[in-house]
Amino acid sequence: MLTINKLTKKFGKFLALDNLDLTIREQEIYGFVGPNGAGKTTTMKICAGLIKADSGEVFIDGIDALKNNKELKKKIGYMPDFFGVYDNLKAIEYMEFYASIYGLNGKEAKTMCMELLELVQLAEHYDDYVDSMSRGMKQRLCLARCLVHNPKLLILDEPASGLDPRARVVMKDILKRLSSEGKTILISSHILPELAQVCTHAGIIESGRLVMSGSIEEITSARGNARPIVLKMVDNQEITIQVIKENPYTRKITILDNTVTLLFSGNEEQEATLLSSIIQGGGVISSFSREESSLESLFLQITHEEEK
Ligand SMILES: Nc1ncnc2c1ncn2[C@@H]1O[C@H](COP(=O)(O)OP(=O)(O)OP(=O)(O)O)[C@@H](O)[C@H]1O
Repeated sequence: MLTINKLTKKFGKFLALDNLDLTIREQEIYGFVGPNGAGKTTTMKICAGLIKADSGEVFIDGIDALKNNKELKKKIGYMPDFFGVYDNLKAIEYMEFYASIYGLNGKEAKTMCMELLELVQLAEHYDDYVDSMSRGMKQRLCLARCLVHNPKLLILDEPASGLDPRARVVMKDILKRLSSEGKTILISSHILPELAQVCTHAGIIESGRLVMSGSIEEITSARGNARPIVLKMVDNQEITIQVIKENPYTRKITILDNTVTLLFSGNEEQEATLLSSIIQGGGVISSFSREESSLESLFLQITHEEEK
């Protein structure tokens, strides 16, 4: 459904996309994962025909997307990371406005708009003003608007960002339904565990290159030993971090509040030695365990995020 070959894009001297290759087949929900500035939005904007590539090819449902902007627009629905909605409109008016842009008017258009509102779980809010809606509802309305011309490929830039957990679950259910109804979905996010739950496939992008791609199972099993140790610090955090950093088997350490995620190449015995040296050093921790293999642990291992 989507094939990207050797896509390259520079902003001035900065190489944002570096010969990026990517393939997504029909009905896949493909998670596009990468650290800030990796090139996700740039890739999506090129695929949506919003910015030009320097070189490379993009084929969408058989169309040469970089050469047929008009045809491309029929094939895709694009939801940007920052979206605008017209506050002084009601939900149904907003939908009908977008339908009219695609030449759809009258009773038929209204029925279709109501069906889309139903799909994004906003049917009972059809008469609500957009500015009275929550962020999650506005985001779903924006998704519904991307569907008015019945595109085959949805390109969604960070659709879960800024949503509370409940709103994310609703969004996830909607994406699964869209996929089961035949849509192919490319979705970017930083929220890795969420992506793993909803996506059938994923690709990890770093510095404008795809460093890994495949089904979620393939990706997580490809690096079985990528399981990090997760430990929670209660007191003397600096000592704990110092001991971990000095251990020869420490590969990478990420710290978020009082939780340390640690890529550790040692075996169980070396793990036990690390634990006892933390405690002997005076570090106070409340848990220390190997995480299940996950997309997130893999991401930590293969991207080069700054150590915190
Ligand atoms: N119009 C622009 N002019 C100059 N540099 C740009 C422009 N757009 C993007 N960049 C740079 O290109 C790189 C890739 O940006 P991009 O927005 O594609 O990354 P991203 O993976 O979507 O990141 P994020 O998750 O933070 O949105 C970044 O370093 C960014 O600063």
